[in-house]
Amino acid sequence: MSTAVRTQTPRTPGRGETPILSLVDITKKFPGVIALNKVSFDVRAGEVHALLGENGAGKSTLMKVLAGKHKPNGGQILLEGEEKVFDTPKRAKKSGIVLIHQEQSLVPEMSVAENIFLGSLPKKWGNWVDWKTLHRESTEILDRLKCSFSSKDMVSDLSIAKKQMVEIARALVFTPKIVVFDEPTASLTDHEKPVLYDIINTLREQGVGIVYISHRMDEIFHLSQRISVLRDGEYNGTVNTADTNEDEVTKLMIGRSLELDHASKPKDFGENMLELRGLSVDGVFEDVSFNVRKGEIVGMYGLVGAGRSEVAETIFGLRKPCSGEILLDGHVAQLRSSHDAVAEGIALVPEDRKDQGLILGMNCRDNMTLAGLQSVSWRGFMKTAAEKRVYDKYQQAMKIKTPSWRQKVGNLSGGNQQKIVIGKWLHTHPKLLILDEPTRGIDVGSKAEIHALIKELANTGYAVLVISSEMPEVLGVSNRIIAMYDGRVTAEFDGDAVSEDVLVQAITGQPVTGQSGTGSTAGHPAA
Ligand SMILES: Nc1ncnc2c1ncn2[C@@H]1O[C@H](COP(=O)(O)OP(=O)(O)OP(=O)(O)O)[C@@H](O)[C@H]1O
Repeated sequence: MSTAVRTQTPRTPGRGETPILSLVDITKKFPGVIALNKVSFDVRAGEVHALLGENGAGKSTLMKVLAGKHKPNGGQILLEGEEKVFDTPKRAKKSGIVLIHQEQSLVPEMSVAENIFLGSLPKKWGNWVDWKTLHRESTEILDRLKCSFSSKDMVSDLSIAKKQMVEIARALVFTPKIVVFDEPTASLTDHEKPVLYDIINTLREQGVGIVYISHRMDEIFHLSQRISVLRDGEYNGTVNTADTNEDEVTKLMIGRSLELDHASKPKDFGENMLELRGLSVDGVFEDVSFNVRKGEIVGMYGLVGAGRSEVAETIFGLRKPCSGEILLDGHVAQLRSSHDAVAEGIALVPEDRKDQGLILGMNCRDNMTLAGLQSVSWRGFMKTAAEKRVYDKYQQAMKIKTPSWRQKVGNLSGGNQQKIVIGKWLHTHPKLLILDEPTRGIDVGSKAEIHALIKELANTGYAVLVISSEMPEVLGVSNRIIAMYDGRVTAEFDGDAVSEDVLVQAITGQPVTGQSGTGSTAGHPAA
């Protein structure tokens, strides 16, 4: 354990507050990995306790031990001072421990109420669903969360943010004492987050203990009362949020301060690598025009549903445009499939790494070389030494944390999975690199490294298109920013001269005001 600033031991709560939950000396081993080494951690009733650590530090594993999903190799769980053994998730839930994942597991074809009570629908007259009770109890829970939608709405009609509320409502069926949020804002935009924050504060006021896992410092400082840090599977201290700052917490996490270098954005641009002229896909986006030059980073910013990922998928040959043109390196490209796109030198690091980016049951090395098999095979035979060299290169460059290349990618932490996807596409040596939410779920240290990597790639001539819902990320890396709203490009900005307010106007369909030198309107590539 390092010498942390203002740390407290988690077993001595201050001001006489007894913890509602104490995890004591929890140890969890996986083959080749000690994921948790005697970790102790406590939560008080009515507090938001942030749990921080680099990718692979053990946060999710600790919470899975708490929620009965992993059996620990040692240690104790005390709930309201009483020792508990949670050998199944159901038992943990019944005791009031609920884990809310970032991946949603709702049934879209069912109503909100049916989803909330899925698996425990109230029954009457034997096996008949008691619809009246179902809707009454669901409405009570939705009211508790101050939700604006009805228990009768279909889940498929709800926005992502509202779906997340249904996930939370589901948790409340069991009258929780502890709610664990694991990266809850990962799929929410800056606009949708306040709704979640309100819910968390409501739960807190009701005396629920909240464990909040996130890599986003701004929300940790906004929401939490205390912060505990894990480092390499070990407890590394707890601080009162009001008494600390981002720099101190980062040092606790990674052992050093972070120097974010916005100055090293690329400056020298070549010819157009990508040019979209009036590109449309029926009912999805319309008349989208912009360009990305060689050596340039262009950011695409907008709310979820604005059409950004769909534009990227069309450039990558996954959607057929109904009108418009895609020009690559000066020629009109016919992209009928992702195969055509890869052959043209396009790489897409997708938003959904688990479904679109990786084969979870396959090992790290084989995932890494998947998109560039020609360079590591000969007449249909794999050159294993070449494969290993490729893997080693990107594993070292991105500091991917795994016990060996043989580890199944499905067993890596979220952030390390994302690094494998990025490495996989870098290995194809693309001319145009499209990154959709490149640092979602990535810790602050690795995030800075990925931002530096993006700039470095552009500085060596790559054209880079970065889609992101995080304003600091878009502003931090982009030379130019394309704003999208409701399937259209609404404005284009100089990445170093635009203000946050103006960007928000552009992505919410308001007239863009008060910004000198703001970019063009839709349909006119500025550069
Ligand atoms: N089922 C498993 N089998 C083998 N190793 C695992 C398994 N689950 C987790 N690990 C390993 O345990 C370590 C801790 O992983 P964990 O997912 O808890 O990290 P994390 O702090 O939640 O990271 P992230 O911020 O990236 O989500 C990692 O080295 C990971 O590869």
